Order: sequence, then structure tokens, then C-alpha cells
Amino acid sequence: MVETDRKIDDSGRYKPHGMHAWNGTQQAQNATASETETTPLLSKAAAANHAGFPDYSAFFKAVEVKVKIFSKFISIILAVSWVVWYITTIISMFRRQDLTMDIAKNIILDTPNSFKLREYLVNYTSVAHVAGTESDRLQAEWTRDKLVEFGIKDVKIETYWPLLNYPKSHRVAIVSGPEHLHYEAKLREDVAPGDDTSKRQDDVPTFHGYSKGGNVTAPIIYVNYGRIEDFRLLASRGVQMNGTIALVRYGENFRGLKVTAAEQFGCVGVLIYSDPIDDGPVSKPGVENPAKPYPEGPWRARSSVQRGSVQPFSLMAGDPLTPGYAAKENVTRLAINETIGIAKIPSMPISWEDAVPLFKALIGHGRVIESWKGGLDNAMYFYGPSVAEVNLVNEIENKITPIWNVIGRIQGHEEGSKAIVLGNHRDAWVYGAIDPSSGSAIMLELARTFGILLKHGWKPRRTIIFASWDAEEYGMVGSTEWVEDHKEWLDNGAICYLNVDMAVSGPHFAATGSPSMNQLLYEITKQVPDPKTHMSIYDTWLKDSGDRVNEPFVGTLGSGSDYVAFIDHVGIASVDIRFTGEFGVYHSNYDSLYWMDHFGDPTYQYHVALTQIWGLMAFHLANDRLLKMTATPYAAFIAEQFRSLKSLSPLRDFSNLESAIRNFIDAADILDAQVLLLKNGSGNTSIGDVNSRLSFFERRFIDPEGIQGRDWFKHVIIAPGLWTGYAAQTFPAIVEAIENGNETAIMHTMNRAALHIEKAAKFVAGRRSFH
Ligand SMILES: CC(=O)N[C@@H](CC(=O)O)C(=O)N[C@@H](CCC(=O)O)C(=O)O
Repeated sequence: MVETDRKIDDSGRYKPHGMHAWNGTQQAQNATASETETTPLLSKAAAANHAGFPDYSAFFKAVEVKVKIFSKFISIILAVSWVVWYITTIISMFRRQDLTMDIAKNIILDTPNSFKLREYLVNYTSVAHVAGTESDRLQAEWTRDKLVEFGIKDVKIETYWPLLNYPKSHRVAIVSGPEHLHYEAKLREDVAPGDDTSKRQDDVPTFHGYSKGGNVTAPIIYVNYGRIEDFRLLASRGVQMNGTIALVRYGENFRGLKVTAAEQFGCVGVLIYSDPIDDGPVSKPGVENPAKPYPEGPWRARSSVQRGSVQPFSLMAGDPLTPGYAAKENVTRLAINETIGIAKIPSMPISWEDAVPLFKALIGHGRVIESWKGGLDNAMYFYGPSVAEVNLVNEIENKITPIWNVIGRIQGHEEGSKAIVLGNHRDAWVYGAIDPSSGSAIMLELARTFGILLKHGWKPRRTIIFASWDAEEYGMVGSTEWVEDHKEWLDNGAICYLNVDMAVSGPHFAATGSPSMNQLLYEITKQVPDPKTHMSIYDTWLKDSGDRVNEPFVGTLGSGSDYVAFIDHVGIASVDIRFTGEFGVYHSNYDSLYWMDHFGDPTYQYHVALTQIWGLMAFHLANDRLLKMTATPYAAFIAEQFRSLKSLSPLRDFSNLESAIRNFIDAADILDAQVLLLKNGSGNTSIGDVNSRLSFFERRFIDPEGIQGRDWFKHVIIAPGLWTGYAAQTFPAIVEAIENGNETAIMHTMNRAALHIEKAAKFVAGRRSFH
């Protein structure tokens, strides 16, 4: 709690208000003394009168009164000056005050407030706010105004002009074959009793971001999750896929890659449905509660549809028409038919209710593959092709349109050119209570918390940037354009990027990130209590991570949120944190306040906990003289990933790469030992040098050549998997070269990786090497 009735002295200790009481008494005594000095003068006047001299008593009386008034006036002046001095001293003491760590941490732990967090969420979820729409712009302005209100002085809206698409009309219908199979899909989510916003069913019609517009009629085939291996399996069975519409289910990989795979196998359209076994009410082993569909439970209801982007996001990120540079208003752009950033065949997301008639039309055509069965009637899931034809209409409007990133900045005072960037996107597919407004609410509450620290005189050592990104849902557009725009100073100055997206969908803490941030994550989560278990977040997280680990599990960054440009394009150490849970309303109308109030976080205490964790991380990174980043976990990670790489091609000579990795491991050990010496007050390395080595070594993993065929991705250790998208691929360029069986490319990619790991090793060891 902030103690408002007490003040803090220069040493950081509290002092009661009355500490200057003695000075006040002294002033009062002085004032009384000056009054008594008038008495002898009066006595002289009286004596003169008795001796027959002219009566000067009136004169002396007048003098006496004047002197009294004058002395009163002086006393008042003195008293007022003393009060002014007292107040300004106290204020300047606050200003000069270096908040002690403990006080600052208590403020970060005590300030976040569940009512306020819900209040922000009410505002964000009150209206659909798809990127580039009027409501999105208004929410950008509201976010900016809140940051200013909370005391973040430097806040601006940075506008970019990417291509976005919006739905105009849609249709999915069985239009030929036996009459009884004919069906017109609903493509609309039912009103959920109790959930007010769900009444506005047509706010955002179902569609896919960056989908191809079109009108196609064709037989359908069922291709399981639509992974490349699913299509390959059907091809191996001789199924005719050319000219068909693929019916695939959500899950396992990024939806855009399902469309890319379908297109590669000759399909003319794709329907992606949510199977009830994947995020619907068909219970899976391991879930805590019997699965119930929304609004009785948290899982996907029969008419619920998952919108989302189908940009092939393992090939690029950001605006499809300005790859590699910022989409400013008047820049030169690619033509739509020149970009790899939008889908090449039309697609549409559908509910499982709308998928059932399509499966019925498949019954008896082709076979059923046991592992391809989902949670619908078991007699279904024939792969086809169907005799009946389906008409798929995806009429969209493509337009180059403004989007709005809100950027708030707290200037650092000692290393102001170094920055900690905190980001969360603001745009949502519909109301977006979880995705992303839980994160947006948390960002506001963190800004309020930091505002309070600033009012208490906090002067962070390094600069802190709050970023409310736009158009993440289309393809991390706002963050990518901003990184491309500010690449040079980010490259020189960004210490790290801390991302929050779907911040709260349940009680389980999860983190993905650069291994150099692991220790900080552990240290911080040990200080934050879990609202349910009352253990530390660290302890519950460790428990959730399984029996066979000594430390909680931190995943590897793949793709799907705004860290991508930071880590994959520039090599800025990044982290994504969240609380997850039973969640089946992703990208639907039902990702609403009602869902959050009833299932996600009814007490909003997990929102509080994430604000605390994010806040403490940012505070330490911005404030500590010696950064709490470590190189050895990164070395261990690379060594582990190298072992799996070798197992892909056991007979190959990896010695070049192996030697670079060994050097990196040795250098990391040296650096962490130097850090230890510094902490113990010994050693001859400077803190600045150590900080720079700890926070910038990941830049050395950036290969300007990039990965062949998707050269916007430049990190030699990680990238989004080419065919998974969400999940990371380690040593991506080498693995892809091995998969393609291209010997020259294998040698080349291994040499490039070795070169950059070697550079990183030298840098970590303190022997400078630049790009
Ligand atoms: C994996 C996942 O669910 N990602 C979320 C955001 C998150 O919190 O990670 C998501 O919805 N990401 C978008 C990104 C779209 C894009 O970049 O093209 C998605 O649709 O997956």
C-alpha cells in the first residue's frame, strides 16, 4: 500500500509529519519577542507627559500601534515563508528520493486492483473493435488518454497504412447431389442467454483475415487438421484432390498453413471448422471439469465460429504489401497479386453445427481413417470426395487503411537510450475479452501502477515503452510495421521485448521466451502469490510443468503474437507471459465480458497477478544496475537443440557447428561467472560491459541473409516452423535444407549458423564482434 499520511526522508525511511514541530515553536517564540520590545518606548512617552512636556502620548500610541502592526506583518511573512519552505522541502525530498526497492516492489504488488481491471475490460469489450475500424480508432484514443491520465507524459499514436480485408458477403451451401443433402449453412453465432454482446450477432460476419475473395463450387474432401502430412496421406491413397474444396478442422497448426497446404494440393477452396473434441464440449482426458458448451460452460458452442487470419505467417509477418519496410502512407507497395502475404484460394471458418451436413454428404465416399475421427457422430469422417458439390462464396473488400499503435514512453534517466518495450495488441476479431483485451486491461493497470511510482519520484534508469499494437489479428501488422520503422534504434537500444496477448483465460501460468530471460521469470514468479493455491506462481507453475523437471517449463517462441518481429527479425530477447485455462471461445462472438466474468477469471485476481508479474519484470529490467539476464540457459538450450538436429542426420559431419556451440557454451560460463564476481563486489569487468553482453548477444544470431525462401526471418536458432506456424523450429534454415535434401544448402546453412553462433560466442566472451 502507498502510505499517504507519511513522508519519506533522504535515506528512504518514513518520517512522521510532526518532525519540524520544534522549528514552528521557535518561530512563534521569535514573534512574541519582537512584540515585547515596544514596551520601553511607551514607558518613556508616559514619563515625559507627567513632567509637563507636551503630550506626545497620542504620537507614541500611534507609533506603538504601527510597530505592532509591522511586527505582526513580519511575523506573518516569516511564518508564511517557513510554511512554503517546509512544503517545498518535503516535495523536493520526494522528488529526489530514490524509491527503495522494497517500497517500489510493494507499490507494484499492492496497486493493481481487480475492480479497475474489470472496469477497463468493460470498456474494451463493449464494442467490436476489428483493426482499422472506427471503434478501433476510438479505443486507440481512449487508451492514449488513459495512459496520459495515469501520468505517462509522452504518449502518441503512430499510424501505418497496411492492406486489410473486410467481409462483404459469405455463403456455404450444398448445392448439388441428392436433394435431401442440400443445405444452406447458417454462418452465424446464436445469441447466448445472459451474454449481452452476443445479441449483436452481425457485428463481425464470419470470415478469414487476408483470405482470397472468390466464389467456387466443387466436391468436398475431408483432410483432418489440414496439415501438410494429412494432405500427403490422402495423396498417397490416390484421392483426387484437384479442384475440390477441403474441409479441415482447426487445431495442431496455424490456420493459414492449412490453406497454403490445400492450395498446394490443387484444392480450390477451404472450409475450416471447429471440431467439438478440440475445443468443444466433448470431454478429453485430463480436463478438470466435464466439458460444457458456452454459456453453460467455457467450451465452444455448436454455432460458434473461429475467425482468424490465413496469412501464410511462416513466410512473412506484417503488411503483405510492404514486406521488410514500414507501411507509411505514401510508400511504394506491391500489387496484391505480387505478395506472398495473402492466401491464394478462398476460405471460410464454420461451426461444427454447419460442418455436420457436409460430413453427411461425405458418408460412404472414400474411407474413414481412425485417427482422423473427431467428436461428432463416429459414423462420419469419410474423406470423400463427395458427389454433392458445395458452393463457397467469400466476398471481401481489400483496402489500404490506417491502423493505430499507441506508444507511451517513460524516459530513462541514466541509460535513457536503452529501452524495455512492453507490448500488447488492442484490435480484436469481435469483442475480444481474452484475446486481447485481458492484456489491454492489464497494460492500463500497469501504466497506472508505474504512474504512481513516478509520482513518488521514481526515475527509472532505462526507458520504458508501452505499446498498444493494432492489427495483430491480421498478421502482427502494427508491431511489425513499427519494428520495421524503428529498426535502427531498436537494434541499438532495445534490451528486451515483453509481450502479453491473451493474458488471462484461466489459472495456469505459462511463459515462452528467450532462454536468457528464464532466471528473471523464475525470480519474479517466486514473489507473486497464486490467487487460488496461495503458493507462489513459481510453485504452481512448477507443479503444472510435470514431475520430471527441476524448474518450470518455458517454451520456445514460435509465432502467433507481436514478439515475432522483435525476436525473428531483429534478435531482441523476448518473452510472452499469460494465464491459460479451459477456453473454447477463441476468436468468436463469445470471447466476451460474460465469459470472463463467469469462467475465465470471475474475481479478476489472475489479471492482478499478471499485472504484478509483468510490472516486476519491467521494473527490474528498467531499474537494476546489473541486468538479471543470463547466458548459460541459452547455451544449454542451444546444446539441447543441437542434439536433436544431429539426430535428424546422424551420419553427417557437424563439427563446424559443434565447435561454435562449444565456444558459445564456454563464453556463457565465463560471462555468468563474471556476473557472480560483480555481484560479490569483485572482478574487473564493468557493469555496463556485462549488461551489454547479456542483453545484446542474441542480436548476433541474426543473419542478414535470412532463411532461404522466407528471408524476413533472420534468426539462426529459431523461427516459426514452416508447416506449423505457431510452434517454433530450431535451426530452421538447416532443418529445411536437410528436409529438401539439398547438400549445397545444408553446407551453406550450417556455415551461416556456425558463423553467427561464433560471433555470439565472441561477443559473450567480451571480444566485440559486430554484424
Ligand atoms: C497461438 C495463438 O492462439 N495465438 C493467438 C495470440 C496469442 O495469444 O498467442 C492469436 O490469435 N494469434 C493470431 C495471429 C494471427 C497472425 O499473426 O496472422 C492468430 O490468429 O493465430
